[in-house]
Amino acid sequence: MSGSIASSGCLEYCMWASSAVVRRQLFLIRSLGGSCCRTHSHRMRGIQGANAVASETDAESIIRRVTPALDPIRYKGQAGKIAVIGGCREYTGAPYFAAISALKLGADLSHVFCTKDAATVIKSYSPELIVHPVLEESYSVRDDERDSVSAKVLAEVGKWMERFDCIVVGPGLGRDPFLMGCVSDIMRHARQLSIPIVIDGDGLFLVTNNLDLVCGNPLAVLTPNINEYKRLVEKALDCEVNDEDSTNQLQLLARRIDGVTILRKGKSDFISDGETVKSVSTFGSPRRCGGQGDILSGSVAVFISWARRHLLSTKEATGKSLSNPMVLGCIAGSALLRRAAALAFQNKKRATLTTDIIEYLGKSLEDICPAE
Ligand SMILES: NC(=O)C1=CN([C@@H]2O[C@H](COP(=O)(O)OP(=O)(O)OC[C@H]3O[C@@H](n4cnc5c(N)ncnc54)[C@H](O)[C@@H]3O)[C@@H](O)[C@H]2O)[C@@H](O)CC1
Ligand SMILES: Nc1ncnc2c1ncn2[C@@H]1O[C@H](COP(=O)(O)OP(=O)(O)OP(=O)(O)O)[C@@H](O)[C@H]1O
Ligand SMILES: [Mg+2]
Repeated sequence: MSGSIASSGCLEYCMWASSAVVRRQLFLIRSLGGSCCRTHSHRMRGIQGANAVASETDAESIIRRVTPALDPIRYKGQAGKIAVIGGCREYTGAPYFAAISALKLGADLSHVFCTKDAATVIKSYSPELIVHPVLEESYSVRDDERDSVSAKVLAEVGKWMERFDCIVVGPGLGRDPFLMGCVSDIMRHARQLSIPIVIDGDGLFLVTNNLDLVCGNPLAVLTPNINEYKRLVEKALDCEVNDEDSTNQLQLLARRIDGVTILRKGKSDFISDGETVKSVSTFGSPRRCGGQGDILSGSVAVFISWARRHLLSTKEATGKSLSNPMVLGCIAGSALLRRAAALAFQNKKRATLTTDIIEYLGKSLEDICPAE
């Protein structure tokens, strides 16, 4: 399946740069070329439309637009319930960073679903997080109990799922094959329930090898870093990253994965849902300490929840990119992280760490959108 996605993706990319006659011939060849998860209309757009220019957006006005007022009539949960699926023996920082960032931004509840080894450690970082030690890695599961254990894992996570406004899959998840299987089931379940899903870190490793998990899901956001983006392009478009033509390639990648939103992290962050490409280039921090992507994934999850609620209440959703809550969430999350990173760096310089940046999330939001 993903093989056919990849080969037709590469064809599309070549077509963009070639003459009309060649474009037509390649289109005919590709039309005969078997299945992928895209519809005909998407294919047509893919051929004709890959001529994108990234536009810088007024991220602060988006943040102001979607951030809910602190209204006394609201009750717990209305400002967002987020879950992070991640945390294993090796990584306990990443899920913590993502989950605590969601709370520091203003979400009401933040859950972490992780392995047993990781749970006590993550709980000890913060009593604010609700930590579920439900994931299992291969080493702790006998061959004859794999099916029953994976059904149990899905049931444990599934009973909470409907409560969440957005889930983040991948920070510190690890790449254990049994765990990856369970997380695939969790992702399918979230999709059935139409719950938005932000995929980062090892979640991207999983998705890159199983594009069908997200293909055609407009509620999925992928947040690749430089390595993760390279693997995604190689797999889905069957070619190398082209930095000369990065905007078109990103748009094509989003179309190839059929409706997902991609936030490509780097010196500037670029965001595409296949319709348009937006950029966030405000200066952040020159420190590249690990964990900043985890802050981003937790922040994007909160802003997606807020943007969906805002668009629903104002009936602004029109399908255009700046009314796509996934795109709005990415722009807002990226801009806010960068602002917090800049403030932390002003203060801590070379000693700036991820925990310092998290401490500035609240001030960064307050500067843009005061609580009172
Ligand atoms: N404090 C923490 O607990 C942190 C944990 N993190 C977690 O660390 C995990 C890895 O994230 P990274 O951003 O380092 O991932 P990357 O894919 O950027 O890099 C991981 C390492 O694997 C190597 N690698 C590249 N391609 C590979 C492949 N195909 N197979 C295996 N290894 C490959 C890279 O060279 C690099 O050394 C994720 O779960 C992430 O969430 C990070 O978020 C940083 C902070
Ligand atoms: N060269 C850069 N200059 C400025 N900001 C950057 C640069 N690279 C990344 N960033 C910012 O840092 C954030 C995290 O990106 P990064 O590439 O470090 O993610 P990551 O590798 O997934 O992080 P993590 O260590 O959490 O896994 C991005 O949102 C981006 O805004
Ligand atoms: Mg990362």
